Amino acid sequence: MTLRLESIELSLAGRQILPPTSLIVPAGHIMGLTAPSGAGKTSLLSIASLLQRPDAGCIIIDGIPIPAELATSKIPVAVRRNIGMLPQNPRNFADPRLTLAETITAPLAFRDGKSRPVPQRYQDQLLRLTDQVQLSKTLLGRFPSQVSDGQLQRALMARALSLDPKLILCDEPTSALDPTTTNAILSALRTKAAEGAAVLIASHDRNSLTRYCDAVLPLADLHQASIC
Ligand SMILES: Nc1ncnc2c1ncn2[C@@H]1O[C@H](COP(=O)(O)OP(=O)(O)OP(=O)(O)O)[C@@H](O)[C@H]1O
Repeated sequence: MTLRLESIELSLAGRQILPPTSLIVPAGHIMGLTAPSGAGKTSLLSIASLLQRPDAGCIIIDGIPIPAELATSKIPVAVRRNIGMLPQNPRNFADPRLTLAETITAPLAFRDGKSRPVPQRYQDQLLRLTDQVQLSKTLLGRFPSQVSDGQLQRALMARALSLDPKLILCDEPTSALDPTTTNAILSALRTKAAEGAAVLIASHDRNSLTRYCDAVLPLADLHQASIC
């Protein structure tokens, strides 16, 4: 699944955040995105994950164009389900009322038409996902307030991978992790790319990006870049 952003633009509160910006992440590749703090990495990932609408430009996912003006309700569910997003601030994103097991398996339950998470139905997937992100199974019954930032970050990574997405977007995925766990997470993403996913990682950790990514792209180089 290839991701293309074509001349996307974004302003917030009257200030231009992203001038026309273009990017391609081919299927089977893992790309790193770097920029100084406040330059717009999170904004770009939010747009690529269809959580935020750009002011202009086009997002093309697996050949399906999603122009800026397209109503959210018109975006095919199949496209949304193929996107896995790890947000920058796990504490803001995680539902404090759900255990880690419920958090990780919630997308599976909703896909299957359940109105609330039922982790007991997804034991095999839960074990596979926790292995992928090196999260101890003893933590699965705990709530977000009862685990560390790094443990919660890994639980949300497992959630992002739960539907086996073909486009994976990660915002600072290793910011709360030690070097060993960082390597495990980035290796898992590398494996996903090898299986055909397009992976985009925004991070300040340029060394890790250089080690694990096919290319590391400074955000400033993507402004005005033409990929057509
Ligand atoms: N809701 C908002 N209203 C106005 N400005 C905003 C809003 N959200 C973000 N911004 C501004 O948009 C710019 C880009 O923010 P963004 O979070 O995308 O940057 P970033 O590169 O991810 O930063 P960091 O590396 O610090 O996480 C920042 O200057 C920020 O102050």
